[in-house]
Order: sequence, then C-alpha cells, then structure tokens
Amino acid sequence: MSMSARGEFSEIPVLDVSGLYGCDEEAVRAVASTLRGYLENIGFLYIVGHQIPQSDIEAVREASKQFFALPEDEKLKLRIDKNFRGYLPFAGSTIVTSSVATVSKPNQSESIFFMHEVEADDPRALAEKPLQGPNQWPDAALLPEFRETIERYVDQMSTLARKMVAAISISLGLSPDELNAHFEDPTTFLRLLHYPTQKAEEGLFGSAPHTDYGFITLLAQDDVGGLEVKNKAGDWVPAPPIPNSFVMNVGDILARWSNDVFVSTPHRVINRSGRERYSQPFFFDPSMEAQIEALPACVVDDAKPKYEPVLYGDYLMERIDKNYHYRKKKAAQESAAG
Ligand SMILES: O=C(O)CCC(=O)C(=O)O
Ligand SMILES: [Fe+2]
Repeated sequence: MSMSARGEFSEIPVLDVSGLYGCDEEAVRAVASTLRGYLENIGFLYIVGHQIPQSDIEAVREASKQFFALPEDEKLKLRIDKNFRGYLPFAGSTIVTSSVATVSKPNQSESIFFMHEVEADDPRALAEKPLQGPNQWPDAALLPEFRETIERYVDQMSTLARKMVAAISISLGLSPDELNAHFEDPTTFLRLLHYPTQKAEEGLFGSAPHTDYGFITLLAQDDVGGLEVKNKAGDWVPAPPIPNSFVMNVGDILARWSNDVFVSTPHRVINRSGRERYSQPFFFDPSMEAQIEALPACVVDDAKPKYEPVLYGDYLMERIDKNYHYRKKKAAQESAAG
C-alpha cells in the first residue's frame, strides 16, 4: 500500500495479528512494529487473525437487529441512564465538541450502550461513582439469549483488546504488561448501532465526523459499508467491510498518553447504501482511576510533554457531558452547583 508520511493514506491497511497468539517473540515484535507504523501514520487499521469466532460476532449482530426491531416503547424502557448504560433513541446525540466540523443535524442512528457490569450493590454503585452501575437489559421473555450473547462477546473483546494493549506496549519498547497495569478495572463500552437508510443531504450523517474519546476502538461492521476516515489532504477514505476483521482505531486518550506519537483520526458514517446498517464498536479504555501522563517512551529527551497529566475518569466525564443531550441539563446544574 502507499503510505509515506503521517496522514498520507489512500486506504486502510490490514494487519494479521495471529503472531501475537504464539510464543515466537520475533513474530510478536514484527506485528507490534507494523502496528506502531499504522497507529502513528493513520490511526486506523483492520485486524485479521484474531481468535474470535465469526459466529459469535454474527450472534451479536443478530441480537442487535432483534433489539432494534422491538417496539419503540419497549426500547425506551431502557433509555440511557446517568451511568451511560442503555438506549439512545434515533437523533439523540449531536457532537458539539467536534473539532472536525460544524455539526448541527442529529446523527441518523439509534444505539444501545453496555458498559462493564457493576452490580447495584457494588460499593462503587452505592457510592454513586461516575459511570458505575448495572447495565440495562431487554426483557428476557422477549429476547431470551440476548444478555448471554452480549456478555460472551464483551469477554472475548476484552481479551482481544488486552492483546492489542500489550502489542502497543511492546511497540513502544515497554514490557508487554506496562500499559495493561492501567486497565485493572477497564472502562468498556459495547455500542450496538443501527443506521436506517438515510437521504443524501448536506450535513446529514449516520455518524458525524468525530474522533473517539478512549484508548482503542475495535469495530465489527456488517456488509453494508459507509465508514470513512479522513486523511491529511481532507479526503474521506472508505473503510469498507472486510470479512472476519475488526476495524481498530486510536482514541483521543491514547493519542494524549502517547504525547501525540499516535494519531486519533476523524471518521464518520454516511449510509448511502439504501440498506439498513448495523455496527458494533467496542471501546476499551483505562480504569477510571488511571493517571494518564505522557509515556516517557514518547517524549524526546528532556522536552516538556504536550499535555498535563489527567485522571481518565475526569477526562471521560468531561467529554461525555459535552456530547450528549440527555446529560446536558444535569451537567449544567452540576457546574452551577459547583
Ligand atoms: O458505525 C461505525 O462504523 C462507526 C461508529 C463510530 O465511529 C462510533 O460509534 O464511534
Ligand atoms: Fe467513532
């Protein structure tokens, strides 16, 4: 593929990560080294050779289709809550912190978020720590296998994500476990997305141009297409469906942590297909308590790091409060009170 410098790309590269699963250290280093180049220059790649069965990915897609096919009042019983778990109806989010575009029309999608599970009687939930509470599940009488399917997938995706975290560590010359230490209680989001067919209209997006907040995103998409990634020239490069792959991308906190060695690249979705589209991004992020401070491996000599250290939890709450309508009133009250 043609890739010469940062941001100059005309397609999204494919990386076979099967080498990460063996014990050949040379093979592990080779994967990590190629990965580093992609994360530095593009911020996006496909990964293949992961160990997640296609049938488990498809089971989640089926579960997602069944959920979105429920009557609206049934879905609204799970309306997204203060812990960011649940259903975000069609046109529920407009990205206002986007530095990439002036965005005014709501996204043409509906979605449901499942985060890491926190039981109602968990001390974190009882103390009302931000984003710590139970997930909201559809009625098991309506969708009997839904919860099991989702929970199995979240386990599998977390294992894959940890592999990728280790590979990123290695790519930076760190020990494989160095970054994983910040993911002791990882903040995870599985988002199931449904994009109805949309009309071609200026400024109308399934998902408006944005960067992801977190560390890495691992996305499974159906065969419809519509995801696009922005290159340095400002062209939108398609990331079409590739069987058995995940699209992996760098989120803002990884870019910040790496002192901008890695790049968090704007992307968007326009569903021009005339078909409905389903996708399932999995966001794997640090513990809320993790201190995110420029990795020494990413700072040249005695240069001053570009960003102040930040607690992941503080950073995340600020981003979430800015972007979602349903939280805005609450956030305004909180800042008025504080
Ligand atoms: O649906 C997709 O392909 C992308 C979704 C996305 O970018 C997001 O949810 O952050
Ligand atoms: Fe995204």
